[in-house]
Amino acid sequence: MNGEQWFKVRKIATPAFHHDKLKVSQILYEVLRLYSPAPLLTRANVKEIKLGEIVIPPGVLLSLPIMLVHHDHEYWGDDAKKFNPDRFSEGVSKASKNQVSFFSFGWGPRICLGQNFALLESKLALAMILQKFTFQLSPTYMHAPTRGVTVYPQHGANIILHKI
Ligand code: HEM
Repeated sequence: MNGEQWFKVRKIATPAFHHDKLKVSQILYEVLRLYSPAPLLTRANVKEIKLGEIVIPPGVLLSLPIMLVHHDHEYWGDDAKKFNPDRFSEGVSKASKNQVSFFSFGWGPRICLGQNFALLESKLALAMILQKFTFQLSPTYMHAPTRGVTVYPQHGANIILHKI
């Protein structure tokens, strides 16, 4: 890509880069909520903790089911299964009820180091595609999210690109 082409890409992509509350960010968060690439996290408990009535001794491996929490009506409301990017209009911390329940990138001191990079890269890729193409879902697409190491569409994500 030459300098002029980069200038064009940057001009289109720039607004998408700088604001957490932009629609494109909300869309990416909602996709990550519904189809979190990492469906669960594990943690090893180092010292005894009490969670409600349950006492967890040190050395226990805890499984934190991201996918289940992300689809839980108790945290996300009646439309928990629906694609609704607007729920992120006030940012991640206000998207769910009562407490932060979005953790596609993990949480705490070991939170994903590449989080900002991944979001930025997605926006840049999208901006570059939208410059040259419109696209639509192919009629051959079958909605079948499944999991290997990460969550992925079992039969691929078939889309039809139209050159602008
Ligand atoms: C959509 C894309 C991505 C998702 C959903 C994702 C998700 C995660 C999750 C769930 C963890 C574990 C966090 C925890 O234990 O609390 C993690 C860790 C990590 N991720 Fe990502 N990740 C993504 C992209 C990336 C990229 C692009 C990079 C690097 C360029 C990256 C680098 C890392 C590293 C280095 C860690 C380990 C951090 C640590 O243990 O201190 N990730 N990621």
